[in-house]
Amino acid sequence: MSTGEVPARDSTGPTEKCGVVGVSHETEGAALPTYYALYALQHRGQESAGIVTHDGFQQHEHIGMGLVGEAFDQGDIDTLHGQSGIGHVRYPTAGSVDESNAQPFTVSFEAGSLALSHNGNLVNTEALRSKLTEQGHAFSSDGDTEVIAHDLARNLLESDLVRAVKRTMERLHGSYALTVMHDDTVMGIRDPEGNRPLIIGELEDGYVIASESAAIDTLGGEVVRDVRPGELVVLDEDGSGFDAYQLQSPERTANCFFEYVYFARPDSVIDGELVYEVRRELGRKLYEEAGVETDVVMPVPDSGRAFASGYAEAAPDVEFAEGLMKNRYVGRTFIMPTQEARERAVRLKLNPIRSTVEDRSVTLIDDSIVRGTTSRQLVDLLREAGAESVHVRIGAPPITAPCYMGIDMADRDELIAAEGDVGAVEEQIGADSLAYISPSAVADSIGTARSDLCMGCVTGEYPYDIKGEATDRDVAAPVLDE
Ligand SMILES: O=P(O)(O)OC[C@H]1O[C@H](OP(=O)(O)OP(=O)(O)O)[C@H](O)[C@@H]1O
Ligand SMILES: NC(=O)CC[C@H](N)C(=O)O
Ligand SMILES: [Mg+2]
Repeated sequence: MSTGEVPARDSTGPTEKCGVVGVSHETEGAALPTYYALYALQHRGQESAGIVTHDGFQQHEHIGMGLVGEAFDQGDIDTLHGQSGIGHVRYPTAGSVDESNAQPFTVSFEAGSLALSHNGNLVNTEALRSKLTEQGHAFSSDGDTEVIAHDLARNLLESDLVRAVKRTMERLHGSYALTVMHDDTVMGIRDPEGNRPLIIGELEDGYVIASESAAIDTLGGEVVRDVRPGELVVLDEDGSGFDAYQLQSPERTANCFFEYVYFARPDSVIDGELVYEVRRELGRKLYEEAGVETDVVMPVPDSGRAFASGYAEAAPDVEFAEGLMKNRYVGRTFIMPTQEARERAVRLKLNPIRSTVEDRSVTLIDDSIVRGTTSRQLVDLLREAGAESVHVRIGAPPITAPCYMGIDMADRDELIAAEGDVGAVEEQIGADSLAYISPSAVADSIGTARSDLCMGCVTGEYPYDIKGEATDRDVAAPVLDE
């Protein structure tokens, strides 16, 4: 793909978030804390899980397909020696859904060994790949992450760590939150737009860098701070501290609003905002903007819960009921790799409690409608369970455009609201009424100016020209000068 084209999409897979982790421990092996941190980030990727550690002499790696609990057993953890480590849970945003793109990626080269975990999506992957191929690099995957790993390895041959990372960051266009391990040095790198979350935590005898603060909580650690947009954070090998380098300083950020709406855990804090409270505020605003007279308000579990509690709090004299039960053994449906899997999972996942809906008007609250997989089936289910009427209220604006920044919602033709016609969506899902929250209410609930959020999937305007050229933002265009 040349930089002139829209990034090729893996048509079978939604592109998704991933979860990244890095640990430097003073006294114990890094493998177990990394494993537990990945467990806390399972909701960010269900396709594969991997850990690479370094014992001061060599790398040790274990990567498997499926959930964290499926990919690892105690024997696997026991082979992962060393007090430095990084980990990854994956949803594919670029490249196939198989072992070849499972992470962390590892590269061995004259300047040592490198392992890299990536959350995000580049928009100039192929331009970078062809440059590196001309320079003699060979790739084992069709994804974007391996290209980042090779570019960094190349720069490490010619520069010290900080300069090598700076050089690579100047060549990357798109979204990336990375944990990287060069020999036994663990670091975190956040793209200059701060598109994906990345946060630092202090452990009893070490430090951790992870996609979300919930992973730090799980390790019993204390949140230190977010990795700043454009920043490199290098953990001390002995786990005693870290150094930070501001390598790029754009004037504005492009924090992904959908992290606050859907992807992140409600108990995570992103750039100082507790996701749970943002969602409750979105629910309150949703009532203010689009409240409807009804007998009972109910969430679509899991991610709709906080929205519904905020909505019900703002709505006078309405009953709040957990009228839909979620099968606890079914994961996230939206981020499954095929539409057939998603449809089946929604049927398996959610079941109405008849007594809460029979002969009653129901308001169903969800965080988002993307393909309509969930809401299409739920409206029918509620009617079959005897609901007199079903009103749907959504805590995100209509998703009308794909995402190229690491959360490709779907190719445009799969997006149920692509034409932006709410009435048409209302008819397709069979609701008595459908309303979404406004983009300005989203920015107000997150507490960030709209110009500092990426809402590309709502507006079709992205922080980068998706051809990989710099837009009016002051982030330097990729330096592909060889
Ligand atoms: O319109 P769609 O294409 O169905 O996508 C939107 C739905 O998918 C997500 O739920 P998911 O089941 O992924 O996860 P959850 O359990 O966190 O709600 C999201 O919370 C919506 O319910
Ligand atoms: N969802 C992500 O952030 C995935 C990272 C990377 N683009 C991949 O496809 O593996
Ligand atoms: Mg959901």
